[in-house]
Amino acid sequence: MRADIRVKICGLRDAAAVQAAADAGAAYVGFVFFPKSPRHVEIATAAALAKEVPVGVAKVALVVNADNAQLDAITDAVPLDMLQLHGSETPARVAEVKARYGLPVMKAVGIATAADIPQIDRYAAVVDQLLIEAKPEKAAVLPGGNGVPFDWQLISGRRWTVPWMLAGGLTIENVADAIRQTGARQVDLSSGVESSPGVKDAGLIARFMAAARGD
Ligand SMILES: O=C(O)c1ccccc1N[C@@H]1O[C@H](COP(=O)(O)O)[C@@H](O)[C@H]1O
Repeated sequence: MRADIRVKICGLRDAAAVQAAADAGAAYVGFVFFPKSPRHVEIATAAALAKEVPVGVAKVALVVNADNAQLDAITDAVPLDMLQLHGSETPARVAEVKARYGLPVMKAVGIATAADIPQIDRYAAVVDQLLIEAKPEKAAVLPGGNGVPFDWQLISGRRWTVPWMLAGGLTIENVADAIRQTGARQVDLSSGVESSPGVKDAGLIARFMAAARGD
């Protein structure tokens, strides 16, 4: 049993999906602000959805290389608990965003080979949380949410100075193995609980939570 595992369900676009994630026991829900993604939500939609999120479930805004104007618009309208930076933001930009908005910041770091591992330490110095996820292919349209895992052995036994989440291609079938190999205490996923791109499935969310906890 892994009853204390914390799960983030990302890319929620409607009230039913928010309810399903909360009912299943998600610790975080994510709203994607990236128009190229099938999970993109308009700011007004996210603002309405955020009001449906029960107290105790953290609301996370995912952005990709957002400028201050986009972040101002999001943070003015949507009650948030965390910002997730999922582009090529530098450590300096991460620190700037953290200072400007006064919200905890989680930075996604893409991993494909051992050469990518030192990047994690660079960001650990400036973030509140790390999101360690699969590095997208060069031709990928999305910098995340591609449903592709990385070689978990690359981070097996490693620890960082801040809390971290594992992401990238997690599914009902592989999450227990991913947790066992990496020692992750938090996991994040998007496509693994969808019936089609951008459409969350309540049954898959519940089954994923059970698989993550080892019920
Ligand atoms: O979900 C998206 O559409 C998305 C778009 C742009 C950047 C990141 C995105 N999602 C994040 O990627 C990870 C992994 O997703 P998946 O489980 O492999 O589909 C996910 O946890 C989101 O935080």
